Amino acid sequence: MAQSKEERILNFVLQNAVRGDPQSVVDTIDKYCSQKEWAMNVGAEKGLILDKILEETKPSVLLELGTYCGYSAVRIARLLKPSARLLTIEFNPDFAAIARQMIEFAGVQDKVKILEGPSQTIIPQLKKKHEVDTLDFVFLDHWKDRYLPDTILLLEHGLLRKGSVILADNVIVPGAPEFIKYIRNNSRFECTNYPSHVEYMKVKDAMEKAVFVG
Ligand SMILES: Nc1ncnc2c1ncn2[C@@H]1O[C@H](/C=C/CNC(=O)c2cc([N+](=O)[O-])cc(O)c2O)[C@@H](O)[C@H]1O
Ligand SMILES: [Mg+2]
Repeated sequence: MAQSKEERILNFVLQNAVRGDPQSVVDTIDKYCSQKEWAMNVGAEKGLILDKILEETKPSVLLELGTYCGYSAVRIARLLKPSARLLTIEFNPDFAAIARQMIEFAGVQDKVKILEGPSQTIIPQLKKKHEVDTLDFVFLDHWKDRYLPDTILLLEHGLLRKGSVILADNVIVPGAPEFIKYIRNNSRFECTNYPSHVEYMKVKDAMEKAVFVG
């Protein structure tokens, strides 16, 4: 059966990165996707913004929406303290299988748990089924028209606390206009925009950080 792009990315990592070294996995995916086949990983330039915000926040309980191949899960997990945990939600079973292998090869499987299914189903289960109290950090990188409804779900289910950080990728390309309009006009969030570029391209993009003030 013809290989998918995501399988080709995984195989390139398995053959070229260093097992147990998350930085080498991140660098190898970036090398493949900038030289061979573009893919929607957050990438190195926006990745450095993500890294900086993680180092400032020092989160213990994190949620990612849209695992895809696991690039940002590995990138995030490599910076987490040993007791910290990342839950990442992915509803495409093929992508979840790729990401699981990517995360295990990188050696961060003890910090990352992939929850397979739609975010709209899993978010309401986080407290009872996944023993979450509140989230310190949320990374939004799934379908862009889900950013706003899922943020509202997080609020409705009491998953944010004073100081919780939401970081959204792609607020210019592909864009998440309803999310941006809502979050910037909601006095319960303090927003900061981080101009950047679409991964592996010269096209302008940006990330938006929204801190919940409670
Ligand atoms: N409700 C849901 N629950 C669980 N998983 C879900 C979900 N909705 C989508 N997903 C998953 O999240 C990923 C989608 C990402 C969309 N990003 C994008 O479309 C995207 C596009 C560009 N671009 O076109 O330049 C650049 C980027 O950085 C991008 O993130 C896929 O792995 C998809 O299966
Ligand atoms: Mg993205």
